[in-house]
Amino acid sequence: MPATPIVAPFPAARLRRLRRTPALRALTAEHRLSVQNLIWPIFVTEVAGGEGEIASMPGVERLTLDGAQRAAERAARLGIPAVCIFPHSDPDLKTDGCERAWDPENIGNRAIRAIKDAVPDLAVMTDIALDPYNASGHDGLVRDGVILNDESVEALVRMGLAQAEAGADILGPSDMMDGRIGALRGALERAGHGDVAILSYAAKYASGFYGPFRDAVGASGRLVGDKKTYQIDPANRDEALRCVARDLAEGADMVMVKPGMPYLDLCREVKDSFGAPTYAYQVSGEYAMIEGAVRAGWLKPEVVLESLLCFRRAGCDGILTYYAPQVAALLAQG
Ligand SMILES: NCC(=O)CCC(=O)O
Repeated sequence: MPATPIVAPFPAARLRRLRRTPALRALTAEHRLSVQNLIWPIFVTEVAGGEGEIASMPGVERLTLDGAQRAAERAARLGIPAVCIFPHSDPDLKTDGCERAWDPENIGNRAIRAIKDAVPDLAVMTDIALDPYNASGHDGLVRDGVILNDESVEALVRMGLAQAEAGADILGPSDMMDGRIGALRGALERAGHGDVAILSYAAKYASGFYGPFRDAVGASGRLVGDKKTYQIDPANRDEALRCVARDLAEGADMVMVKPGMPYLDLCREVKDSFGAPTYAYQVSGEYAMIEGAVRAGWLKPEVVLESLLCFRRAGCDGILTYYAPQVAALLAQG
């Protein structure tokens, strides 16, 4: 768009002319949402009886390994290019040392292998953070109430290597420790996983919108304190851009802004500033707000598509959204 758009004086310019019919509107639509823009986050449980609907995310289920395979097949049928796996791990096996985070047999790694066996061409993304396996519910290792950056990075790298070994295509470090992207990139190269991509949760805010997610992975009652010493203050913009610049410089292939809808200003800035593949996460609280209002009859279901199109307008190449399968089915109907 030129710095000063040229608009002829009225009536030569009537901007409504191009809004008159569906055909004219289709011809002049500036952005489109496609199934190829979607990444579907799924929850996989190893807890007996842990499967089923998540109360604060109506319509979203925790899946068994078999269920995850069926979800992957559904994603492939619908043309969704990637799923992102979130583990719901056995609470009795969570420890302060988080050793299960890099166990090849943890539920996350078993899910990667199960999905890759069922649908080899579907891209599998993972999440790298210690919280699913951490007794304290934090994303990093904790000693005396302090999150240990450098020790956490070592643990996170081990976790990421185990995921790459299990067959993940895209690793998503969401922990927000300093130095993790460079450490992970180097370790992947040395281990012969130079082709595994990193989608860095680069601009991850300390947000209240993650609440339902913590129910979904069984972390709600567990978290001691908050995550404000590692996630970004919602008041900050420059800091988020520095995080993105830093992660790209350390070798991130793709970057993410999270949450999504309240942070669309950052999506636009990240895309314009760095020109890198840019994603946003429409997180659990955003899903719960929209779905709750739709189910109550206060909003029409069309707002789902609108919300996702807005990410495209804000510069995102793709969106992680719990709505991925429903939206993919709607888009296929045309
Ligand atoms: N690493 C994943 C999250 O922290 C939360 C996502 C959500 O709230 O949907």
